[in-house]
Amino acid sequence: MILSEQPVLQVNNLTLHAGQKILIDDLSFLLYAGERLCLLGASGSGKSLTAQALTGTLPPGITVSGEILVNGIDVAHQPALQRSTAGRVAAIFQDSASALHPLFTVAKQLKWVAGSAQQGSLSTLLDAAGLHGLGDRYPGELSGGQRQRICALMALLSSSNVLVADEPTTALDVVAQQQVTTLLQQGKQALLFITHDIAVAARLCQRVVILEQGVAIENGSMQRILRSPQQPFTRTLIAAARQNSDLILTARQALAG
Ligand SMILES: Nc1ncnc2c1ncn2[C@@H]1O[C@H](COP(=O)(O)OP(=O)(O)OP(=O)(O)O)[C@@H](O)[C@H]1O
Repeated sequence: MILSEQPVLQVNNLTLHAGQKILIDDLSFLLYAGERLCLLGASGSGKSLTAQALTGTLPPGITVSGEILVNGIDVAHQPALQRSTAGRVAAIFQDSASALHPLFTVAKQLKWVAGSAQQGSLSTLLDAAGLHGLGDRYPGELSGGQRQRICALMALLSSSNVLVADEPTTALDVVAQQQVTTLLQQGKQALLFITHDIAVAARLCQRVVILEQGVAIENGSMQRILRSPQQPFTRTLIAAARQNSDLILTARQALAG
């Protein structure tokens, strides 16, 4: 993998408070063009708050300190709508239904984000994403997995060079999960993939930051973390994922036998 010298996303000492309570504590990481980085943590560790800070969608009442540099522009205190084009971050969330307008067709919504450059080839794009013939459908006429792939496609078509995906596969069955991660793998943007699922992360990401109760406790290449995790929490995550895949293997063997 060849990485550019300047990170497209640089998070420096990001701290989020609600009143006196520290929710994210001094979080720092870099994301380079061409890279897929995972932010991995258990429920309540602060993954969604981090995604909201990066995308400029934090709820009221959260105080921010530190820097979030997107293409060198500090957007830590800029809500999404106040950001310049270079400071924008594309996003895909777990709840895709709310991201799509219910009264417009898929093709129309894809055209909004794709701009004129892509308009001729929308049906090709839909075909490549395994969504053949769905352009004329309304969001309510799609399955959850199809909606999530449309959202992934929209995020990948946006002009931003940074994409934050917050638990985009959590609500999906394994086939739909695979379809969404395959799409994300094909994207040109640098990807911050946020999940609690180390098995999905290991398939998609080259590097990982482990978040525990708002603190980054460990980071490094995915291979290194899987091979020799340093922190007890990371070891627990990996052991649980291994146990899961052992269970699947045992079930398969039982079925085959
Ligand atoms: N608006 C808020 N005000 C105060 N505390 C909040 C707010 N939003 C989230 N929190 C708290 O911050 C912590 C982190 O929440 P967050 O939603 O980021 O966790 P998460 O890792 O995304 O969890 P999950 O995987 O369950 O979605 C939790 O303890 C949560 O209760």
